[in-house]
This record gives sequence, C-alpha cells and structure tokens, in this order.
Amino acid sequence: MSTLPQPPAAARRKLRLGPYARAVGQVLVVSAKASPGAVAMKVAGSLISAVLPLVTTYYAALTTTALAAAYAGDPDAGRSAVVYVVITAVLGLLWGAFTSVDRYIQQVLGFRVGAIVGDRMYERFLALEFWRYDDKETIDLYDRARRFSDSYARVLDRIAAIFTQLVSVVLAIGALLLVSWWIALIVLVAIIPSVYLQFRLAREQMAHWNTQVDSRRQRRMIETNLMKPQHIAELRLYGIVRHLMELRSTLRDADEKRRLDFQKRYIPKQLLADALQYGAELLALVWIVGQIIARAQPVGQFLYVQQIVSRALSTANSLVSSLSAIDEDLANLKDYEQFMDFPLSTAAPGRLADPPAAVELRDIRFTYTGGEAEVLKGISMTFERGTHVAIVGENGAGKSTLIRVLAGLYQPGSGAVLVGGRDLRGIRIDDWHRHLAVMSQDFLRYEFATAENNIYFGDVHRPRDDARVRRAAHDAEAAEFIGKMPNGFGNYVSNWMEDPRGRKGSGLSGGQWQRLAMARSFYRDAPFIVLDEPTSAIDALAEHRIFTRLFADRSRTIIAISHRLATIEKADVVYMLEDGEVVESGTHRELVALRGRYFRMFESQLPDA
Ligand SMILES: Nc1ncnc2c1ncn2[C@@H]1O[C@H](COP(=O)(O)OP(=O)(O)OP(=O)(O)O)[C@@H](O)[C@H]1O
Repeated sequence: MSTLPQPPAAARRKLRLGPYARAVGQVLVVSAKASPGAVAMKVAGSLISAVLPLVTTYYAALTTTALAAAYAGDPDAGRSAVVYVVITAVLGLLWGAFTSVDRYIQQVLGFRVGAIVGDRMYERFLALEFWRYDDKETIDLYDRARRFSDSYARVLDRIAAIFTQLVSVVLAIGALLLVSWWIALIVLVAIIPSVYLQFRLAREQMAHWNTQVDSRRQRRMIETNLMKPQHIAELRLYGIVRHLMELRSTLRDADEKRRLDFQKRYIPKQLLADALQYGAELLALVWIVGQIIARAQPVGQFLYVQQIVSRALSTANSLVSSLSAIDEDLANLKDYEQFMDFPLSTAAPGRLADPPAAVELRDIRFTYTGGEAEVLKGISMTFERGTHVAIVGENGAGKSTLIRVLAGLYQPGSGAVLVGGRDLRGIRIDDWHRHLAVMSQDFLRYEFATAENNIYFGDVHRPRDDARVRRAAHDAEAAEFIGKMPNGFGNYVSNWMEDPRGRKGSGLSGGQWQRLAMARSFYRDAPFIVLDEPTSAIDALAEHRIFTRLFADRSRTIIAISHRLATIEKADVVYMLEDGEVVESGTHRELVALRGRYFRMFESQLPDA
C-alpha cells in the first residue's frame, strides 16, 4: 500500500465580529433583493417562533394551576381550565400553520437566492482570466466557494434560526426572572461552559476541514474515476480497481480519524458541561417543588419552571450548533466573496470587424503561471490569409501553448500577436475569436445533445442552418456514421440520452467523436482554422480525404498541428518546434532535403528514406 503525500497545513481562518456582521448583512441584502416579501415574513416568523412557545407554556401552566384548584373543589377554576386548554390548542394550531408557511417561504427564498448566487458563480468562473484555470489557489478557492454557493440560501435560514434562538434564550431567562432571580442566574451560569466548549469543537473541526482540501480533492478525483462507466473497462483491464479503492479508503479514514479524535478529546469536557446543565435543572425543580409544597407558588409553576428551564437549556444548545454551522458558512462566504472579486478577463476596446489579412507571432516568449521553465522562447511566425501551415514537434515542445497564445487565451510574457498588424492585446478578444475555429486535442463532447447540435454548437450566434450542418459533417467524414444512426442527425450521441419519443441515443467511438468535433469547427466557417491533432483517432484513408478537401480550399488559413506525415506534407510551410523554439522551417520537401531534425523525426514514415 503506497503512502500518500500529506497536504501542507493551511492557515487557520478566523472570523472576527466585524466581518461576521458584514457577512450577515451581505446575506440579508442578497436575500432581500431576491425576495423582499419572503425576507420580511422570515423576520416576523423568527419573532413568532421565539414568543409562541413561551406563551403556550404560560397557558399550560395556568391550566395546571386551574386544574389543581378545580380538583380541590373550586367550580370557577374548572371553567378557566377549559378556556386555557382551548387557548393552548388554538396557539398549537397557529404554530402548525405558521410552520407550514415558513417551510414554503424558505423554499421560495431557497430557489430565488440559489438561482441568483449560482448564476453569478457560473458567470464569474467562466469569464476569469485564462491563466487562473491552471492556478491551484484559484481552483482551491473555487471549490470552496462552489460548495458554499450551493447552500447560500440556507444561510438566511440559519441567521433566522439564530435570531429566534437568541430571543428565545433571553425571553426564557426573563421568564425565569419573574419567578426567581437566582434560578435565572443558575441557568445562565450552566449554559455558558457548554456553549463555549461546543463552539471550540466546531472551530477546531472547521480548521481541520480546511487543512484537508487537497486530500479530499484527491479522494473526489479517485471517486470520479471509479464511478464513471466509461472508465470501468480500463480500470478492470489494468486490475487497478482494488488499488484505487484502497487509496480512497486511506484518504477517507485519515480524514475521518482526525475528525473523530477531536470529538473524543471533547467527550469528558462535554460530559462535565452536560452535568452542569442537568444539575441546574435539578436545582430549579427541587426549589420550585419546595415552594409549591410550602404554598409559596401555585401548582402550575412547576410546569412553567420545568418547561422554561429545559427550553432555555436546549435552545442554548441549538444556538451553539447554529452558531457553529454559520461560523463555517460565513467563513465560506468569505471564500465565495474572494472568488467573486477575482478580476474578469478585460475586454480591450478595439474592434475587429473584418477578417485580418494575416496574423503574426512576433518574438513570443511565454512561461506558465507558477512554472519555472520558459515554454515558448522567442517564436516568430506569420500566417498569411489562405496559407496552409503545419506545426510539428515532439510531445511537450510547446505547440498547443503556441496556439493558445495565438488565440489570445494566454498573454505572452514578451513579444506580440499581431492580428492584421494590430497588437491582439488592444482588440476585443471575442471579435478575434469570431474569425477563428480552433479544434483542440481535448475537444468537448456534448453528450447531452444530438449529433446536429454537436455540430451547430460551433456557431450558435445564428440560428441552426441544417444544410451547413450537413456540409460540415460531410467535410469531416461524419455524415456517413451519423446517417446510419436510427435518428440520423437528430440522434443523441450518448447511450444515456433518450428523446421524448423514447428513442435511445447511440454511443460514439473515439474517432467518431473526433469527426463530430471537426465538423463543429468546419461549421464555424471561420477564415482561420486551427486543428490541434484533429485526426489522431481517425483512420488514415478518412484523414487523407478530409485534408485533401480542406487543403484544396484557398480561401481559408489552416494551421494544423500533427504528428502524421500524410497531413504535414500537404502544408505550404512546416514549422518544426523543439523545446519552445522553431528549429527548422520550410516546405516538407525542403526539410527532408535538409536531412536535419525534421528528417530524423519522420524518417520512419518517409517512403524512400
Ligand atoms: N496548463 C499548463 N500549466 C503548466 N505547464 C503546462 C501547461 N500546459 C502545458 N504545460 C507545459 O508546457 C510545455 C509545452 O506543452 P504543450 O502542451 O504546449 O506541448 P505540445 O507540443 O502541444 O505537446 P503534445 O504534442 O504532447 O500535445 C510542456 O512542458 C508542458 O508540461
């Protein structure tokens, strides 16, 4: 069994009162914007929840006193008892009705707040500066923020509960003061240690949670690998299921063990705090029993004191749980807000209406954020409109990185991408992307959509044009297999999808997915096409047909990254990249004649080398 690396201990996060108050205020503002009526009802409801049980107890105590008097022969007391019972029942009914309304209000708020917060979160995540998606800190924070955004709506409920519990405890102590000041004092003193202890425990648990972000992510990744039906074949063939299960259990057990250890350490203290609470309750009851026997208090006071003391104690305990829960929520709210403060990728003011005549990479240098090695080391290339370019090089040479810089996803450390002679940094990136169709190695598989929509998603700014969809499918050699599916272009491309008429989708092979993705990039109809190893899973004949068609079109610029000679040799110019530098360039023939690095790389594929 291998040992897993221990994650570094993250700094503990502590919230002081100021930030707490601000965070609570923020939740209230968001909720009030989502549904002001529901928030007003919630506030009113919290007060009712605090007061109503006390009033009910008060009438129950009066009933008991009246019953005792009736039992002793007082006829008026019997009538009073009946009236009190009716009042108590009506209060119970009101309470029940209120609980149902409150549940509904919570659902309305949950839906509205959840929608607002979730949408804001998605929008922010999808529009971050591109380098942030490689950044561990960003992704850590995003993980925590996302967890919180799912439960944002619940926070208002917790705030309302805390408000209710606070008012209830204060009212209960006040109600005890009416009977005896020292009972009120005893109960108050008994509450404090337990509140303190539970709060400490909750804080430690939260600190523990925050130190375990990495191991939990590792566990989640393993679980994702294990639980995806598409992965089962490889997992079984490699016989790795048990190994991964063990890794997962090790991570889970270590995490749980530390959490349980905390709880174990707190047991004796917790018992002491509980004993104190029970002691206080006992003292109060013994005292009131003595008072009643001495006829210093009416019989109903026993019920009153017993109910109110036990309510004060149990509400104080619930208050601690709510405070601990909200403590965590509000710390996560801080993460959420920090995440929402991340700058979005800025939109440059310059417009680019027409397709540029040429694109130039001028002395581009680039290093990944957090990375030490320079990945692109002074690259210069020009892509004239209508030329066909191949970029080749070993794995890790920097080809895909180059394309991302060209597309403006990453900013070069130095040098510039010149689009139609203008620096890309000064052009609105969306404008540039409209002229660009990029098919990357890890293209998206829209498994929830039909074949035609998988293609249409290449250009959703206009309504779907079915003739264009079919042409793109034909050019990418996808039309035939799509045509063979039971519902043709309207077929879902996943076994797990089913159309409204109950017709199941069909799963696709790796090469079929690749053809579909290529059809999507063709559908885009952009003057610049970038294909990053688009045919790695496509059979040689189909690939030959695709590229012959593609390279016959002189109206478009084509930049193809490929390891296949059949594709590369069709290009007008080939750039050979090695360790972030262009080491050779020219036509295929020139580079073969050079007998240099290009020649050596493709020697085995050359027919008469
Ligand atoms: N997101 C990233 N963060 C940090 N480093 C990266 C990232 N992506 C790639 N790299 C590093 O940059 C270098 C170039 O990677 P790139 O993907 O551009 O190579 P490539 O030539 O496209 O390789 P391949 O032929 O395998 O696709 C590699 O050393 C890789 O480890």
